[in-house]
Amino acid sequence: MTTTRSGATDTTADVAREIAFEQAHVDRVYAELEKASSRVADVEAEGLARGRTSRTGDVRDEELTGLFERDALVYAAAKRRSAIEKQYEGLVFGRLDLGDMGTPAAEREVRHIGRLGVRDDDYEPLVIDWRAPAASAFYRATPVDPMGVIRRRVLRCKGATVVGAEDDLMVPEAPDDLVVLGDGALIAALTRSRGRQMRDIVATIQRHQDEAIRAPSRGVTEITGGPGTGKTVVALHRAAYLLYSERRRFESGGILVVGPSAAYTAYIERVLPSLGEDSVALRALGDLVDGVTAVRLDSPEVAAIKGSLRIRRLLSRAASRPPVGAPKQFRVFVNGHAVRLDEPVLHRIRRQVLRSGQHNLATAQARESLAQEAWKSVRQGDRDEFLDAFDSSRDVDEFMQTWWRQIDPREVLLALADTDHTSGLARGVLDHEEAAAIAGSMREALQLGTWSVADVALIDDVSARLGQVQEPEAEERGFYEIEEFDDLSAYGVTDVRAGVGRRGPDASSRSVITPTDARERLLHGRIERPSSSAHVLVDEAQDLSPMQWRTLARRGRNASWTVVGDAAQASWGDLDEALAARREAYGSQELRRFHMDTNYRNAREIFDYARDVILPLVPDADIPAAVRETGVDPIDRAVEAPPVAAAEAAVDELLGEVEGSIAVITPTRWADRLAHLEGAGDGRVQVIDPLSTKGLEWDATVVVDPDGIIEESPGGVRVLYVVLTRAAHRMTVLRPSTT
Ligand SMILES: Nc1ncnc2c1ncn2[C@@H]1O[C@H](COP(=O)(O)OP(=O)(O)OP(=O)(O)O)[C@@H](O)[C@H]1O
Repeated sequence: MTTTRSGATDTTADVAREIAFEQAHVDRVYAELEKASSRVADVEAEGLARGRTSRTGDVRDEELTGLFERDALVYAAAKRRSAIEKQYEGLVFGRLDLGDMGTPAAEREVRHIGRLGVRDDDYEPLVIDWRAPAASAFYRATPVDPMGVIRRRVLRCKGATVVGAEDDLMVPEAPDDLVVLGDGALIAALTRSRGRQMRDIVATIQRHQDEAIRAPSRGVTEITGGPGTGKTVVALHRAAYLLYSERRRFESGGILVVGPSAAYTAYIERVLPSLGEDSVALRALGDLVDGVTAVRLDSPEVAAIKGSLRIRRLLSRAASRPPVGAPKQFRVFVNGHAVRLDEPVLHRIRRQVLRSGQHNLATAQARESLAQEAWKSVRQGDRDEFLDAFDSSRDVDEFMQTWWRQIDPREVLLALADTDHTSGLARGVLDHEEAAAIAGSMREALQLGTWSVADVALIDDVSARLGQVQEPEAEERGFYEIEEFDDLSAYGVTDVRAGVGRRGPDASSRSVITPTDARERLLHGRIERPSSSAHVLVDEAQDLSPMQWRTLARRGRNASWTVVGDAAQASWGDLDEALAARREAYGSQELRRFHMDTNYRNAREIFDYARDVILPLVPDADIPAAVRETGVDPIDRAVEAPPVAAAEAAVDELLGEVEGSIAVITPTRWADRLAHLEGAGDGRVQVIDPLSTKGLEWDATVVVDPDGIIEESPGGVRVLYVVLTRAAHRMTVLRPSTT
């Protein structure tokens, strides 16, 4: 950390005077912004007027060019307007006074730092964008290496009003005329209460964090560190930095941010917009494949089979089988000749065709090979005449429609619900119990009408094998289908693509059109070809299975990567296999690593408790230093089972002690009995399962039944460690006596 308080001189009068100075500058900035907003509104109006034409009918070429220009103008203006609106709050948050000890006050350079750059009429900077090189000293200066900074000031604003300031001095002693305020901005920020969503840290980014944020965009940047070390928030600021520094590349190529769960994406979804960036796709692991949404988790045993690369052999066999209902023989009359091809020949043709192409894209080759085999079986009359007749035969058309129809990858998975079929495919790959477990999980999907998160990687794998399902020509599509795909707006659906920030399968806009029948539900929507991104940012990377790494690899073939994780918090069992799959996803790109070693989340007392739980079992866990103390130890209570009254009492106590959010984290066995606590304290209390707490944090937590959490979690004590490191200020642990 980079704070020094020597020379602090903050009397009430000093504070008031300094704040008045800052307010005067902030007022100038907002006045300039008002002017900029009205200029932007004029540009928008002008752009729209340009598009208006007095005639109806055909548009001339030059008018078309005009329309493109108009669109570009209006788009750019609207973007700028929305950036100004979104960043209005706390727009200016920092100030640097530059010079050295001997520089007279009048000659010191003052730079204000903010969420976006603002210049006055003479093009002089009033505020420098935090991502610009001129702002980097704000984050990098330390007393050891002051980078020309005498004083760094963090401003606290409410709307356009300055309400406070905190200073750090970078020189041993402040020049006489320079006032130093407050106790340091970082601790002030960390002490504040937590809401339901993560906040940006743009005003208090620390030097080592800034180094990771501004690392070169190319190659792979891995950020590791223990719980609460700011990995997530640093990675998100890095995304904003990349968009600023190479906007063209990353806005057009896209940045994909992947997190463990829908709860996580909901938690972080405000950070990038608050930094002025909303062109980033946030996806939970269950949302990675367009057209599929999964939130359900398999049992740890089933998830382990589905996540391991062994399953690929089974999938490869399953995907090369004929579609369900395909005929086993081919019998037609062509040009007066009886053609008959039996099952082995049909199999051979299938194998040959699939050797060089994907099923869904190889219909023409399959038909061609069928024709050649048919001719070989006949060899009478004129070959070309035979092949022409074959080509136009309706019987052949009909045969092809069942023998080589388009296959949806999800059908291939659902066929695994048949235990015999799956055992046959799994020979030499999975043992009998494992094959039966996979079959059972597919039957569960068929009962519930929902996919599991682990299924998504399997769907993607089979989809890559089969190729994208080809749509029938438009004129061949049925009326109903056209209506369903083309005009969902009538049903209140505006974004048909699987969306950013979606919460789950029950989103109301979807339930209107989702067929109730479970199988139809599972097959609903179209699986799109994965679109590739210019940058892939993966959080909680330690939890990805090898199959999930492969899914990401398909979306990041030419991407640079930022990958964030902590092995001690892993819920995926085979870390070596996952690591190999991760390396394969990166390819041969240059790899740079950053390590975060300061815990900004947990009060030291809470983190000490968590450390004492993990270290005996995972001695090489990456243990950070917590920077903040509250003087209050966590409460560890033995309680009666079921722990309902104890949990209610703990929640009541905590509601009186913290101002912000509280989580009751419980294993499944108590979840129903504690569900009524959800929303208590005017919505401040949330009841949540252990795995869903990954990446999240609260002011206070009630951890119910730690032994139960270990027992039911795939990662055992590692998942308990995650749970014990979610509270910022207070934690109560309840141990039911009999379970
Ligand atoms: N420089 C900073 N200034 C203010 N707050 C910070 C700073 N760095 C981190 N924090 C805060 O610390 C908390 C933990 O950050 P974050 O969730 O990014 O950590 P993490 O390393 O991803 O944690 P975990 O691995 O446990 O999920 C957040 O509230 C974040 O806003």
